[in-house]
Parts: sequence; structure tokens; C-alpha cells
Amino acid sequence: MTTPDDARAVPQGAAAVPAPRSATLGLPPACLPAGPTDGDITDDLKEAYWSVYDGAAAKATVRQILVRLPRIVRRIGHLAWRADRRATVALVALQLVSAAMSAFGLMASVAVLHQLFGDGPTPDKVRAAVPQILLVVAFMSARALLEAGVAVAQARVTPKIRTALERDFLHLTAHVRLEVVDDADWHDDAYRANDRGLFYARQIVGQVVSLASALLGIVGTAGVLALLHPLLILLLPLSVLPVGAAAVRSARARFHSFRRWNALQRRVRVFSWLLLDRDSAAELRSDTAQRALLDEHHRLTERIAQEDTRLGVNSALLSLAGRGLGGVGTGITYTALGLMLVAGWMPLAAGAGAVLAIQTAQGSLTRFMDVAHLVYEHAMWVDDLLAFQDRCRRLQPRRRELTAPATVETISLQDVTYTYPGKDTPALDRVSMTLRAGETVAFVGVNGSGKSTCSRLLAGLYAPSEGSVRWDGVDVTEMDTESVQAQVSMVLQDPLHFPFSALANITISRGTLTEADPRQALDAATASGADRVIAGLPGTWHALLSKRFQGGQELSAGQWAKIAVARGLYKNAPVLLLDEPTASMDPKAEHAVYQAVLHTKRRPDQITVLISHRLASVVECDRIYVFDNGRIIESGSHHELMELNGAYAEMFTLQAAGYQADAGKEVA
Ligand SMILES: Nc1ncnc2c1ncn2[C@@H]1O[C@H](COP(=O)(O)OP(=O)(O)OP(=O)(O)O)[C@@H](O)[C@H]1O
Repeated sequence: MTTPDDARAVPQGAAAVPAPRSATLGLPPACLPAGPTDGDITDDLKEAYWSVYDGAAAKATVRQILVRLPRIVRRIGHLAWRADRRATVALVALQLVSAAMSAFGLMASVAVLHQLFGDGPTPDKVRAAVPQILLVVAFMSARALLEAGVAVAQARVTPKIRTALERDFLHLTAHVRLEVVDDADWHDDAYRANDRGLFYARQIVGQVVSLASALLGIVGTAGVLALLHPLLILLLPLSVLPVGAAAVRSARARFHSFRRWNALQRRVRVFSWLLLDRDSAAELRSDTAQRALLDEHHRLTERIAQEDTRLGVNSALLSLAGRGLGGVGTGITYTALGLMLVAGWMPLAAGAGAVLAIQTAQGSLTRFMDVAHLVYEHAMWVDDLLAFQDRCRRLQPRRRELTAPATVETISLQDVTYTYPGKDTPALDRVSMTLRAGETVAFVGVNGSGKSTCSRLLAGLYAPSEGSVRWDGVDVTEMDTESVQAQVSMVLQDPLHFPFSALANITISRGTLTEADPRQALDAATASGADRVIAGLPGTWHALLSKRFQGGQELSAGQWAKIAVARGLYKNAPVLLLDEPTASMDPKAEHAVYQAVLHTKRRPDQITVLISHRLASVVECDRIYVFDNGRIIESGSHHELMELNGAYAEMFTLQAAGYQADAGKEVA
């Protein structure tokens, strides 16, 4: 019968049962598009979590980009410094010396031109220029060596940054509290950080290096020009700015187009994946859905082809416009130089050197503008990743001195209410109960009535929104979260199919893939019926349970369920929660599991909670809690609840009648 703790149990009367939450659903439309049809495909992706920064560089002004660059460079520098100090110092030093070599090489080239354009017979001029030519060769060789050094240092730093970021990211996301994972927004942010942040973090170091090299190239050339004639410094912006403007336009157009292209690609990948994936193969065929999917795939790939062509034509036009502007710049340069030469402000040789230097600067500026756009946009994704990591740091489970006890006498819920993030109504509404060591209790009730939520609260996976969960009188929120979870074994209806060996699929419940207690592993497998499954696999314990790998084996849903139960039993924790673990098992296997759980307990002090829709399997439980709409509406033993003649008795009779009717038909 109900215990004093079961304060919320309402044993009788239909009036006590809250009305089911339901909404009236209208008729669906008779036809619907498979995907976006008209207009810009990016329109319906404005809110897509993975595209928030796509095209940001195309929208930013040049000023915004330039203003932000120093901060980005500092941030990436900081990441590099943390990843490998020596390689970072080497990277910066080599880059600076390489830029100096470039500038010296340019000066030597100008000196060569000076000799060649000077007065005197040509053979003498060529002979006189030889030392400078050798100098040019020396500077260029030194630069090539230094650039190789930069590449080596970059190759050392980049993977370390990526590895460190990825390790931090996975560590933080794998440990955030369970209710955080339930939040769809957090999920979107996590996927975006994983897809984009980590991807661009790997590329951005190289891009920042290119940016620095282009900038140093411009500075070096400006220095050389100033040495040739101070007025040439004024000529530099006149000559290179048209080229810079063309570079900006072309970089923006590319980013804008990439956003559209990327949106299409993602859609196409969804269809390719559905057409290829093993898990969808059977249903696709039985639904004869291939044609519909292929048609949509075809429509999208056609649009990608159009987008590719548009992109190609655009970039050809932009390049033409860029060259035109570049031509204007060159025209300005030559005119101004010609005027300076005519005015006798500098010798002809210096003019030739200036042309060389200005052309070098034009190349560096184009590169700078291109890379600046890339760095600007990609840095947004990296910032996003770092901000997400900071957020996850604040969402980690409680770390406390107090740890959960190795054996638990009682677990009690007192007026526990729990509302999922983003929901208005509570999934669990003022529930109270007490479970004692050695007991087996069952949670039954209609879908969505709160059974699984309640079991997760018992296990300390969720913290109550109101009320408290106490283990031996101590509020679980005062205990270290991981220590609580270590004392709970959970077996779910859709267990994880780890793509590991059969043995590792069992040992993982004790947090290891490599160490096993052979005796206990066999005992757990025998109790769950997994022993026969494993014995039938080539390689038995070592058999790899995934068809996705060479030599891997595939199991049926029921066989996986047996492995999952074995995993739960192997953990041998003081609390065992079985959330419909036998739903996919055959009746014999199900019976065997309940025998193992109910009668041959491997731990007599274990608190066992069984969630099941097959009421025949809960008949022998010490106590049964009946959930409805987040509340407990009845509790007691099977006999007590049958006598009560309430919701449980009605459900039980309904199920039993089904079997009896079938049995009756067979007899007839
Ligand atoms: N992760 C989640 N995020 C948001 N709402 C959830 C989540 N899990 C469950 N819910 C909601 O909480 C309520 C209770 O769900 P719960 O899974 O506890 O029910 P249940 O009795 O175990 O159902 P079933 O018998 O179908 O397994 C339902 O309304 C469900 O939609």
C-alpha cells in the first residue's frame, strides 16, 4: 500500500487524474514543397544555426575588417603561444627576417637596374651589375629558406592548436550537465562550433601568417620606395588603391556566393546521406521513396551547377574589372613617374626600380585584401567556438567534496518538480517517493507521463526544479555529481550501440574499454542472455559490433538489448534503473532478464527501478508507481493496485484481456 512518503499518491477516483494535455490538430496541406523553390535559397536559412557568420566578410566594410584584424591576430597569437611557445617565437622571427630578406632582395634588384640603366658601355654595365645580381640571388635563396622555416613552424603550431581546441571542446561538451544537452539551442551551438569553429581554427593560423607576410611585403616595398625617392611614397597609394578596391570587390562577391553555394551543398548532403546510409536503406525501399529523394537531389545539384557557372562568370568579370582598375593604377604610376623623370627629380634607373617595387606592392595588397576577408570571417567562427567553450565551462556538473555513498539505504524524492528547459509545463509535478535498499519498484503509465524523467532525477542526472532528491538523507545536489552517477546503472530501451568489441560494450559501464573483470563480465552476460549472442559471434568477446568497420558484426535490436542489460548488470552499482530494456526482446529472453533482475539479484542491497509497459513483467515488483501527466496517481503492490481497481487495474485488465482473447481464439 502507499507509504507515508508517498504524499502525492492519489489512490482513487477519476477526478484525481489530471486531464491529458492535448491540442486539436488541423488537416495538413494536400501538397508541400520538398525544399525551397523560388527566390534565394539563403532566405530560409537566415536562422540556420550553422550559417550565422556565412557571408559576414561580404557585409563588413573595409574599415570594419581592418579595425578588427589586430584583435584577431592577437587572439590567434595567444592560441599559438599556448599551443607551442618555441614554434610561435620561431614563426614570428622567421617571418620578420623573411620579410626583411624580401625588402633587401628588392633593393638589390633596384641596384641591378641602377647599374644597367646607368651611363657607359653595356658589357661594362653588365659586369658591374654582377655583384648585385649575386646579392639578389642570395637574398632570394635566404628568403626561400626562411619561408620553408615559417612553413615548418606553422606545421608544428597549427595541429597543436587544433588538437588542444578539439580536446577542450570535446571534454567540455561531453561533461556538461544532461539538462543542458536537452536544450536545442545548446545543441545547435555545439554542432556549429564543431563543424565550423574547429575547421576554421585549423586554417586560420596559415591565413594569419599569409596576412602578416602580405603586410610586411607592403611595408618593405614602401621602405624601398622611400629610399629611392620620398615622393614615391605618395605615388604608392595612387598606384595600388585601385587594385585594392578590385580585390575587395572580388573577395566579397566570392563570400556572398559561397554562402549560397554552401547552403545548397548542405541540402544535397542530406539527400545523398539518406540515399546511401545503411540505416535508411530498408525503409527507403519499402516506402519506394528513392525516386522522390533522387528527384530532389537532382533539382538541388542542378541549382549547384547553375551557381557554379554563375560564380565562374562573376569571377571572370570581376577579374576583368580588377585588371582594368589595375591598368588604371599602372597608368597613373607611369604618368607620375614620367613627370618626375622629366622634371629631373630622379634618375631613370630609380624610375625602373620604382616600377618593380610598385608592382610588388600591388601583388602584396591584393593578397592582403583577399586574406583579410578570409581571416575576418573565419575568426568569427573561431571566436564563436571559444565563446561556446566558455559557456560550457559554466555548465559543468557540480564538483563537491562530498561524494555519494558506496551503498545506499534509501533514496527519497520530496515534492519533486522538474521542467525541461524551454518547456512551460513540468514533466514531473510534485512527486514524492522513497526507495529502499533491496527493493525492486516499477514505474508504469502512459507515454510521456514522466517515468523516465523521474528515473533520471533519482539518478542525479537532473537536478529538481523544486523539491529535493536525497540519498540516505543527503541532498544529491550537495554531492559530487560524477560520484552520484558512478553509483547508478542505467539500461535504456534504445541503448547505445558502441562500435567496439562485444567485451568493451560491456566493460564501458565501468568507464573502461580496455580492462575487464572476466568472471563478472561472463556472469552479467549470462544473466542478460547476452552470453549466447556473444558465443555465436565469430571472435566471441573480441567480435567488433559494427558493420561500418571491416569484419564487424551486426546485431538485431533484441541482441543489442541483451548486451545493454549485461552492461548495466556488469556495473554492479547500488542503483539499477531499467528503462524498458526488454521492449525489443523475445518473450523468453524478456522472462530471463526479469528472472535475473527480480529473483537472482547479484547485489541484494541493490535498489532496482523497472520501467515497463508490459505489466505482466512488473507483477512481482515490491511496489508499483503509476504515473500520469507528471504525477503519481497510484502506488502499491500488484495485488493492492488490482484491489484498488483504478488506472493500473484498468491497464492490466486491458492487456490481460488481449492475451486471453488471443488464447481463446487459439483454443477455438
Ligand atoms: N529531453 C527532453 N526535453 C524536453 N522534454 C522532454 C524531454 N524528455 C521528455 N520530455 C517531455 O517530458 C514529458 C515526460 O517524458 P518522459 O520521457 O519522462 O515520459 P515517459 O513516461 O518515460 O514516456 P514513455 O513511456 O513514452 O517513455 C513528456 O511530455 C516529454 O515530451
